[in-house]
Amino acid sequence: MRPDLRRFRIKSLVMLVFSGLALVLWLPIYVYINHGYVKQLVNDRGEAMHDLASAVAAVLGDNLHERKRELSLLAQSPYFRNAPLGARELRQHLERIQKSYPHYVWLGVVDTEGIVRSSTGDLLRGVSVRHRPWFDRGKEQTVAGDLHEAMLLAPLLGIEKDSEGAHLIDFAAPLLDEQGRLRGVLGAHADWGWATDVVKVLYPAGIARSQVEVLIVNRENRVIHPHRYNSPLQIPVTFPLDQNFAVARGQDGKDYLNSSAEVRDDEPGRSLGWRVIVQQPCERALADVAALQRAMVASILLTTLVFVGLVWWGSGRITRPLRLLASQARKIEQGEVSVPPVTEALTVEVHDLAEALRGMAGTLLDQRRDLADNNLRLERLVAERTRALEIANEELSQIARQDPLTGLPNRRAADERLRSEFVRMKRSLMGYAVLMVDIDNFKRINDRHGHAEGDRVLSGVANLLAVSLRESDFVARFGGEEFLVVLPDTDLSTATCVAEKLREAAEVAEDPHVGRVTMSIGLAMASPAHVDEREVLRLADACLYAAKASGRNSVVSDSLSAGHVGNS
Ligand SMILES: Nc1nc2c(ncn2[C@@H]2O[C@H](COP(=O)(O)OP(=O)(O)OP(=O)(O)O)[C@@H](O)[C@H]2O)c(=O)[nH]1
Repeated sequence: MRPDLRRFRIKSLVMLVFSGLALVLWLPIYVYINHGYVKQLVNDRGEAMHDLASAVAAVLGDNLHERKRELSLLAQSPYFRNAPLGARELRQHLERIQKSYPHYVWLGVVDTEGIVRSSTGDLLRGVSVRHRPWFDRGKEQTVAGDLHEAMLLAPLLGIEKDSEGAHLIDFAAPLLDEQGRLRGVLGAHADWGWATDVVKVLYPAGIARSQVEVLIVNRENRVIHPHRYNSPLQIPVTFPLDQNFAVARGQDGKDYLNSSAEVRDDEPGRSLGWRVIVQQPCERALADVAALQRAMVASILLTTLVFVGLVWWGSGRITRPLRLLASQARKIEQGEVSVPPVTEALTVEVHDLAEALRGMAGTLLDQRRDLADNNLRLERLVAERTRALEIANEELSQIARQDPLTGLPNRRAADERLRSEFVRMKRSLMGYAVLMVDIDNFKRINDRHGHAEGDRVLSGVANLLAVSLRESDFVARFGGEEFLVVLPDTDLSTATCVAEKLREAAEVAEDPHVGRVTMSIGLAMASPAHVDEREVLRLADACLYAAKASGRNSVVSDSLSAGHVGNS
């Protein structure tokens, strides 16, 4: 399944990839150094410890050999060959030798029966040492004996029990006469401070600081140096065949680096079997290794941190223009028109993208501008067209309300005016007059002079009515040869006067072709008592009828309005 990368920012992805890369690069280097170089360091440290163990073992061996050689030479000197075993000179000689080597605590000559005949400080003189191993072995050859407690000498020498001096090492050599026969045994006891001196010479100071411990163990693997005599070895170690050192866990739970070397005493038949063991806690011995590992981890972390920081900064620089581009696109989307171009640290690809977006935005903005212009033009056009339509409507409305022959308002306009006048009166309570005007015997005119003449007469009457009335009055052709006049805010007497004036005007106006044309007029006054405008109109019509009936060329008023009927 492909991961949905839309949830990640480029910066985070780049960081993830490069962190992974750093890990992949560092891991093998770390493993190589840790398993190769570190192994070498451990090896070097182990070998160095083995060198120390070997050096201590060699010096111990040499020293043993030196003591044995010293004793052997002494035994072969003329004094010891010839002088009586209890002679004073022998004792003095022994004491001189003791002074020459301070670790000799006792030197003595023993006869073949094991009785001490001469000794330093006359100590143990006359005492039998027949059962001591050194006496037995010393009869045969020059020997060095194992470490043992100073059983007999300690109280004589005033040595504290369990102190370093309370443990002695024996040396013995056979005393032979000129014929090579055994006269006795020359014995010597050296205190165990001797071993401490040897170790100190090779590893004087810093033992405590570096926690390196040099031990000497005997054949039974018991520690005989330093001064914890006869204690078992705390860290028993077996060494691999191919190396001189090993790591073993001590009883304290810590790991120790160990090395050992055998002390060679070149004694035929019975070697002492001593070993020098050097031990150091691993945490101390391998401190360099731990430091190297810490340095490696620190440098890996540091370089990774710097690397990741650089990647973070770099990817931020690369993606910033993209974020700016996105924000600009959003601004353009929201309608902003003047968005400054992105110029910041553009790579080729981002530059191309910026150019493409700029081009697209330009096109969009142009289109939007064109659209706005077109809209404006369209709105203007619609307004113009609407205006033209309104004018046309007005014209149409006017045409619809105008009589084409006379140019006066027609029946429809007259009805509207009557309606509005009635409504206005209801509100203002000011009455108005309605005149129904009809040309007398018009049919005869048509019949005698033709329809065209009739039309001309109609136009003439219309004109006469229009010019005779006030501008605030209303005149319309109501149908055929019939006209309607509305006189607003007019009382009955005024209205009657106006009607009479109209009638007279027609009467006196002699037409050159048709002669005299008269009119009959019916007059009704509108009052709030009327139901509607039609009622007023019916009254005016009735009056007109009455005027016709009375002989024409007359004005008849509604009797209810005024009770006046007049004619000329
Ligand atoms: N020339 C012309 N004649 C019209 C027009 N409208 C109506 N007329 C005629 O007017 C005449 C009216 O005749 P009538 O209704 O009998 O009325 P009259 O002859 O005027 O008689 P009285 O009204 O009773 O005086 C008819 O002959 C119609 O044809 C028009 O627009 N032009």
